[in-house]
Amino acid sequence: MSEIENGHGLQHRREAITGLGDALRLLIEQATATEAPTAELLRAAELIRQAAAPLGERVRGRFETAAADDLLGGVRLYNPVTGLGSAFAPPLEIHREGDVAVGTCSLGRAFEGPPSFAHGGVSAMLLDQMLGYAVTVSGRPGMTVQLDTGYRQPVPLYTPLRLTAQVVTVENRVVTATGTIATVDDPGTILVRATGKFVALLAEQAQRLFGPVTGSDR
Ligand SMILES: CCCCCCCC(=O)SCCNC(=O)CCNC(=O)[C@H](O)C(C)(C)COP(=O)(O)OP(=O)(O)OC[C@H]1O[C@@H](n2cnc3c(N)ncnc32)[C@H](O)[C@@H]1OP(=O)(O)O
Repeated sequence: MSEIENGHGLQHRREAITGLGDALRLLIEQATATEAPTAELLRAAELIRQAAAPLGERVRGRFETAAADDLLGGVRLYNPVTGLGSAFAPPLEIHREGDVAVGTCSLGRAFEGPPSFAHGGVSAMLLDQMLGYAVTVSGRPGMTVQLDTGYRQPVPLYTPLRLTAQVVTVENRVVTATGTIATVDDPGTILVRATGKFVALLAEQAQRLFGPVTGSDR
């Protein structure tokens, strides 16, 4: 039996993945914000290479999902926006409040675009995830085919953010959703707005794109 073929092992591995994700996010924040002496940078690079080596001894291929993930159950530990195991994710936490998806996160130095504010592409990424979540929980999951973002005011770093998203229209296979980014302290002042269109895949499209991942092509 593999390490995680029982419920306890799976839970333990997910906690370990989250712990590693926390450590990596701390590393990225410190490494981006640091003004430590150059010798410290060189020493850290060597230590990090040493830590990374054993992780690379067993890795999954492009079409293999992580053993600790549950694709159909929506568990994606390495999602680059919400994944607790992702070094890259803020991570964004999303929950439902009635028909509205509400997200919270705070962005560190690694997400900087204009000095002291978030990169515009990061805001678009957060909103794509928010809209995708709202579309999925509405019962009509699909892929983003269009995402329009309007930047009203810059998004501050190191500030608790409040994001929202909801489905506004459904036309055949196309679901349209809108979303916003504001701060937790001033939720009425919208910093960024987005409108996205999501298309539900036909069986043939799903098979073509994801057959190698789900194993339905075997
Ligand atoms: C909780 C999970 C959150 C996840 C959030 C993250 C979501 C993502 O980021 S997904 C990744 C980014 N998106 C992609 O990579 C998608 C790339 N696009 C594609 O692969 C294809 O466009 C695909 C398969 C989705 C649809 O195939 P395509 O041949 O374009 O469309 P088709 O099936 O002919 O048309 C379906 C409908 O969509 C419409 N449509 C297609 N593209 C667009 C578009 N850009 N704008 C508006 N409508 C469009 C068509 O007009 C048609 O409408 P109708 O049914 O009313 O006639």
